[in-house]
Amino acid sequence: MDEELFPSTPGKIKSDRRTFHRCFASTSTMFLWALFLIALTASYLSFIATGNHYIHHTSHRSVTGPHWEKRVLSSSQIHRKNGFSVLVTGAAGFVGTHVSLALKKRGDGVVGIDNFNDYYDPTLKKARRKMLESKNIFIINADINDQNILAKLFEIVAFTHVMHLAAQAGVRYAMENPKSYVHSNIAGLVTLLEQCKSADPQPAVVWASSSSVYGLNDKVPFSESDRTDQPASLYAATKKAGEEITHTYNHIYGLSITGLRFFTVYGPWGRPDMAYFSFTKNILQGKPITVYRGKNGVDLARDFTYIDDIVKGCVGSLDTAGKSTGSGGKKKGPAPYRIFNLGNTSPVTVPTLVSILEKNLKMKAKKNVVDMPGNGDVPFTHANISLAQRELGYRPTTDLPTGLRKFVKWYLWYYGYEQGKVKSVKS
Ligand SMILES: O=C(O)[C@H]1O[C@H](OP(=O)(O)OP(=O)(O)OC[C@H]2O[C@@H](n3ccc(=O)[nH]c3=O)[C@H](O)[C@@H]2O)[C@H](O)[C@@H](O)[C@@H]1O
Repeated sequence: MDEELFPSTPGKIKSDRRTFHRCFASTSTMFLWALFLIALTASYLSFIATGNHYIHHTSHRSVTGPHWEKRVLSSSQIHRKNGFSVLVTGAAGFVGTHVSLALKKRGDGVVGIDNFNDYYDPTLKKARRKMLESKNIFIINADINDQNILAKLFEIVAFTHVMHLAAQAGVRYAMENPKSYVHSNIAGLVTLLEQCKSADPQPAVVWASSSSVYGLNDKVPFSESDRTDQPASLYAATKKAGEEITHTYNHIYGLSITGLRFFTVYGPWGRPDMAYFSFTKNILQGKPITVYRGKNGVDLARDFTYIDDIVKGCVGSLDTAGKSTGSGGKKKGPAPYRIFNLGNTSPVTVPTLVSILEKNLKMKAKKNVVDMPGNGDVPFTHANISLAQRELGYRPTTDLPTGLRKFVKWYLWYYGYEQGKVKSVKS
């Protein structure tokens, strides 16, 4: 009989009276139905009692409700005259954490959103969240593709600014997982901009583009007006697409847009997937590191930029961002559209980076030097920062040896190293 109750193929449920009658004909089936109804009633009652409801995401769910709203409101509270209320996406990320702390410290309201994905160790993201929570910065565990949660946030808070730092980062990983770049850097960006354009008032948007948009250019230093139509990786292509997408939202809806082309940002609480971080880990563990070399044996070089300098550039961008002009999806006039390089203007080769780390760690690296594979890497980057200097007052002050010294100090503390040995790992 049970076989008759459940369809063998979808869409073939028998619902005639005979089936219905037979369904309740056995005591055991009736008992199961009773259990099911009790469970349904109980879950409905608990739903009513707590006032919470769940919003589903691709990989997790986040809870909203009165308590949640209270936390959002408290976190967004402004504590200075003419202060901002900023939604920081990717707040548990490297740059997101530092920018959130800086804004909160000066009295701005900050609400974070982050999907805590496992592109790199989520324990580090959770540790950053812990640090932010100790400063009353609430991070919502949600994906920026979740338009319900974004709408809810804007319903509760009239954000003056959005600092959009959530992204699928990493140049070489794009060959392994191309769709994650489309998901976060394209689809997620559009979902966020849709929300921003519909908001009333519309926030000003400052977001993270990348130095990788300069792709295969060989004219140095890279200036904002240089061509950006020959990306070397899918990552770069999605960031370039982001610049075009934000332009359309500026043009059609009057959103104030500032795109920041970050140049290989490093520092404490950084990203484990980046070379300076993974090199440090391997050197300490006595494992070999792979050092890529460019064509004709030329060393690769990056305009490594210290996190504190980047934070100043981000905050300067928020401070100088003109207002969005539209409201509720209607443009009322032209709004600013800006793009800035945020670099250090002082490229350093990868072998030099390694020797600075060796000095700080007091250990020698086991180097495997190999020719740069065709994996999306570019041979060098070098920022011209005069535009950011003029418009944002951006002046980087930390050179690579100073910045790496601070990073290594943090690394040893965070991972509990003592005299080259692992003591404990903080979570
Ligand atoms: O500036 C940027 O736009 C980009 O900077 C970094 O990308 P990348 O410069 O490639 O940074 P790393 O992954 O830390 O690599 C730095 C250098 O080390 C080299 N490298 C990396 C890894 C490795 O195992 N060996 C090695 O020699 C790379 O080829 C590169 O020249 C970030 O990872 C990107 O998310 C960011 O957008």
